[in-house]
Amino acid sequence: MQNTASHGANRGALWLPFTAHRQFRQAPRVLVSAKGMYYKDAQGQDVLDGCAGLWCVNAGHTRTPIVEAIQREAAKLDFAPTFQMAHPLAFEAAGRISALTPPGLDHIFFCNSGSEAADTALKIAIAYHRANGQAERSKIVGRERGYHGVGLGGLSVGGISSNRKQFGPLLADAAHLPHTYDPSRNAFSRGLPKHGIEYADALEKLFVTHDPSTIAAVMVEPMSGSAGVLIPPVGYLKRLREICDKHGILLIFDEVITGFGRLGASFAAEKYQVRPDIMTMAKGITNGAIPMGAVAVKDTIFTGFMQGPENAIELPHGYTYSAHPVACAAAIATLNVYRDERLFERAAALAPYFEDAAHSLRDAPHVVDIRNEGLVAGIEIAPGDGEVSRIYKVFDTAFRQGVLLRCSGNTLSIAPPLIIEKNEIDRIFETIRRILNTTS
Ligand SMILES: Cc1ncc(COP(=O)(O)O)c(CNc2cccc(C(=O)O)c2)c1O
Repeated sequence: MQNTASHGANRGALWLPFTAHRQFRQAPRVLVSAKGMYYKDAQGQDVLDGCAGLWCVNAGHTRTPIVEAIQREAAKLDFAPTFQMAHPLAFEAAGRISALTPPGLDHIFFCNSGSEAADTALKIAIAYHRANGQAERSKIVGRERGYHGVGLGGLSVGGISSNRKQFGPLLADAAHLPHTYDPSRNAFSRGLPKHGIEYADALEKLFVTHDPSTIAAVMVEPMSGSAGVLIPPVGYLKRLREICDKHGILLIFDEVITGFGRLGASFAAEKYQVRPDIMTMAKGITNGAIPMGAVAVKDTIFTGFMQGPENAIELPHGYTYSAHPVACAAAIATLNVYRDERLFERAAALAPYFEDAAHSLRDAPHVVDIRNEGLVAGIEIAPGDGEVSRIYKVFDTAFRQGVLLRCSGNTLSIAPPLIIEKNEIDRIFETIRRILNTTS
């Protein structure tokens, strides 16, 4: 018998990502509309968006310039292939994005998600070395607790065991750096932790097993979001850059979360003044309104492919929807909103207030660590021993009380749209404190 509850749909047909379906079906969380900082759920309740949807709605929901740009392009050019051809907005979007990426990362390859961006970056890195006489460079180095999406490439380089265990051997040629989380020395750090540069030096230690001449690239998130807001220690990214330069290894920054103002700058690469060779992005690129990902590559990498017969396809890779016209329209309109409302600068200016609000929870029950950078905070909660995890109870209760958070592992992640007001920041952290006070 089909379940035709509200919405008239057979709810049993939908298979959701990263979801405990039997738990979800007991008390579904359904969002039906959104505007600015708020969702509206199926019960008509306003829900303050404390995590920009999924780290992606940086300009706030259903912003008119973005909605209208999507409507216009969908009515003008609904789809155009970009295999051996293009359309005007593809050029314009690439140009606008390359103007935001670090100098020299001038070539933009479009895809449809952060996972596709990760796999694209990995393939470009390996193929680049092969095209330039170093085919032996096939290994990729990732980091423990790293998240680079769910493609077999990104999953192999990622370091979250619960995401990998069900999927067999994955790519063999991946090694991992240690993660940088060090609560014994860095608990309750504000901004970049002071201790931990030796976690970058660990790359040299990997060379005992993996000769550097066999390594194509190191891929890291400048800040780990999905694994629970792990902030890079002071000097860590710069040290990775130095070691990669010394050994001819490409450095890939996965900026799917850190891009487009999240840390109070265009990208982490700009904020920390460390320039990767390849950079992935997604999420905030279109304010979450249309799926899109992109990979920015250094000019020498792009030109490294431009060899051989003129009529040869230099990189046999790409997606049906690469540089989709409507996604490009959304991206251009989104970058206009970021620029015209100076949202990156706004995030930087608001970060100290946000930091104080996050660290005000230091004395709340069950809080064992607080981490923050830009407009991101991670509140680490002691696990508890009930069948339903404490963190899930906090997440679900907050939703029922009209605040949307993210939880991963034992961390509550807060990463609101960059248009958030101070009173809304206060409401998020006051809600968390109130719930922790009454959660066993
Ligand atoms: C650094 C990074 N790289 C790649 C991806 C994959 O992007 P797609 O999902 O678009 O394929 C991500 C995605 N990050 C992500 C996605 C969904 C949920 C959460 C969470 O923290 O709960 C995080 C990410 O954070």
